[in-house]
Amino acid sequence: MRVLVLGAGKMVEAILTGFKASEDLSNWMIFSPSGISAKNLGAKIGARVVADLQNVETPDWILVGCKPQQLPDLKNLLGDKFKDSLFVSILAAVTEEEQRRVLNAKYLIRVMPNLPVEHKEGVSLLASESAKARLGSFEALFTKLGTALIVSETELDELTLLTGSGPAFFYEFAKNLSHSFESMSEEQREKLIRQVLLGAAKSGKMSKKSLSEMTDAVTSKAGVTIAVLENWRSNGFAEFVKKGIEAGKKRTEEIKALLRQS
Ligand SMILES: NC(=O)C1=CN([C@@H]2O[C@H](COP(=O)(O)OP(=O)(O)OC[C@H]3O[C@@H](n4cnc5c(N)ncnc54)[C@H](OP(=O)(O)O)[C@@H]3O)[C@@H](O)[C@H]2O)C=CC1
Ligand SMILES: O=C(O)[C@@H]1CCC=N1
Repeated sequence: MRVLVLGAGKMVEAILTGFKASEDLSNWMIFSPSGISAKNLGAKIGARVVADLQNVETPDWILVGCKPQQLPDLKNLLGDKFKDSLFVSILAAVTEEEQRRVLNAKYLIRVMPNLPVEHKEGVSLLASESAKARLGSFEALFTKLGTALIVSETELDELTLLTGSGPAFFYEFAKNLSHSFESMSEEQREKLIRQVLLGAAKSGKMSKKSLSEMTDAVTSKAGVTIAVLENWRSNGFAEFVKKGIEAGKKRTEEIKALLRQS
């Protein structure tokens, strides 16, 4: 399989590292404008690095891994060279229609992965209208990196903040939790909370209980845990979380509008 990878940032690195164990990446070609990130990633996962897109032979499909704001620059680099190819784009916030318009691409699948794909514990949401017939094979490919699910584009767009951004919210919460204590060093507490995060994640995956039931199982009547939870709940924790998500949704709309003007 010949795949052209455009961009070699954090998310692309996680995907390619995840694929390394199961796929032959020797025919994958990586491009980045600086050339530096592509060179480093190519060396790490054993893929070829390309410096000039115009000399690249037509690939089976193209992975688009730049940021939404970088899409117009990417179009300038591509020209019309790959207009009949299948693009598989991990960009957040930009619709399939808009990406096809900017890239002048016939076929495009949107995939919303998350960073744990690196360890095959990711969640990848997939959506496409222009390449519906090929969605199944890409769902199977991304299933090798964890859970993969075909959804509507509206669902992919809204749930980006749940599954794509989700890991950051748990890290941020864990950091603040750890910072609320004084015993041991900050480093030692961070080590402990990482294990708590892993244990909670594992029980979350294995248990048949709902998340509320799992929370209840930790709390003893009139005990210490419920004292913390009641404080957070009465101080509007649920509303606080929702408000943050609303800010993310607003930013999604801003990015969409920015690209429409390009
Ligand atoms: N980070 C995450 O957890 C997730 C990110 N995403 C999506 O992944 C995409 C990349 O995000 P992330 O990896 O965090 O970002 P990074 O900033 O780490 O990576 C961006 C990459 O794009 C490259 N790039 C810049 N301009 C162009 C261009 N014109 N053509 C081709 N490549 C270009 C950069 O190259 P150079 O190194 O040379 O500067 C860099 O390698 C975004 O669209 C984001 O929405 C989706 C899900 C989760
Ligand atoms: O923050 C972002 O825009 C991307 C999308 C999901 C995770 N990171």
